Amino acid sequence: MTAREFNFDGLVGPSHNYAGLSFGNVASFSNVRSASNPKQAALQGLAKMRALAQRGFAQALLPPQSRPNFRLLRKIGFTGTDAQVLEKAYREAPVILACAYSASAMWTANAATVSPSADTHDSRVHFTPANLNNKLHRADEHPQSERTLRAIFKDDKYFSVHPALPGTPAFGDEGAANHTRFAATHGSKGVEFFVYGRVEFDPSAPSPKKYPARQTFEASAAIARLHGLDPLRTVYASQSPDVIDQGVFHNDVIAVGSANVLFYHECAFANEAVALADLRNGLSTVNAELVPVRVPVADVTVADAVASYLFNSQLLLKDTGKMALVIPQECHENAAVAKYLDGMVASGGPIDELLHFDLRQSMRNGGGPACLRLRVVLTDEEAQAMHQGVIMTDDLYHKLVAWVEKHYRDTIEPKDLADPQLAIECQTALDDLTKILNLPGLYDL
Ligand SMILES: N=C(N)NCCC[C@H](NC(=O)CCC(=O)O)C(=O)O
Repeated sequence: MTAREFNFDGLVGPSHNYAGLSFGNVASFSNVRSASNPKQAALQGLAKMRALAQRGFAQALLPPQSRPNFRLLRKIGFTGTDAQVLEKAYREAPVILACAYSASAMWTANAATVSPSADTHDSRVHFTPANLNNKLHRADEHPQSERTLRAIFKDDKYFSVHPALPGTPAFGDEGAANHTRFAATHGSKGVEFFVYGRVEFDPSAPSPKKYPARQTFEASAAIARLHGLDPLRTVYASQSPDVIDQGVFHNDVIAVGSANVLFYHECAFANEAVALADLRNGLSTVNAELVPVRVPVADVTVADAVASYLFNSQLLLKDTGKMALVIPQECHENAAVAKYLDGMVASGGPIDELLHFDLRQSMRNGGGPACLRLRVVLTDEEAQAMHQGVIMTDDLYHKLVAWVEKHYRDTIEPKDLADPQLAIECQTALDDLTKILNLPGLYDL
């Protein structure tokens, strides 16, 4: 079966700001309370989407979520008109107000875990929105993620959208940031690889000491069950707790895979040899062979990987059979990483091209190219069956640039979150967006 991998990038929302909300995510903490530029953030993301679409890669987008999250603010006791709710929240609980305003749904790798139809028991594409329950500002994304996915992937002949897992620490789920699919080609049967940071019901299992492990084994196993994955083609690996404590808050900060290639740092997994052997075994059942590209600590330290986001890159399979690596420009600014990449591209290995983008606005919150996209492998028939209004074209790109120019601010500082006008601007923008994307009723406003 032929299939293509669509990248659904998150369209950055109009309230993008730096609130330091993600303990364990070094960039988020170091840029706390600095001024953001939502307009630039959205345009940077759109430029990446357009460039990749122009290169012939299948590119689509997921719309931002409605902010501020008045439902959250009212649920915790802020009452009155919208303006009064904002004013009281700013005075009494500014950090919670920032949570209600976070544009974090832009990192769509955390929107859901997706299993292509070639892997599932009923040959439909399965989606489970991530509950993201480790962080207040993200824990309420899943109802809208589910609604959005249902709006785009409506036809239940082809698609199955599950509700998020129970929102409790035992089922901490961060979506595709901890999930990778390997296969000989996108359309063939594959191996789904789940990397978890801790095991809720096994206190002897490795877990970090300083920063939280956001993904549990129990959550990964539940998703494999829900999606009806074949146990012979499902592999679990424990993330190294030491790297979590060095700022690797998701596995996609230290490893990325696509088709049969795994590009990873030697310190990524608690037991590298077992993880690779299990992947090889799984792939042997579908006559595919793993091609690992292992980056040794002698070339790139974990600190350099975290600072440059080398592994938070996209591996895109080209018609030539080789891969392009989509990296943030920070990789060129880090001497060790730049040197490594030059050598890698020249080595004759599976990755023969680098595509770099300026995603600085997102990077300052710890979101690189891979965070900004959710991969959905679709056959031609499935691609036809999904909502077409979110597919990136030149026409849509120009419409969205004009929309951003019209509705987005150039700056948001912490004090701006108290401004009731900002809330109105955000809502007006999204209302307009539903028309551009032809998704009426997308938001439960
Ligand atoms: N690795 C992947 N797939 N995603 C990156 C998500 C970054 C996000 N940052 C934030 O949520 C920062 C928000 C703030 O501090 O304002 C997070 O930590 O969940």
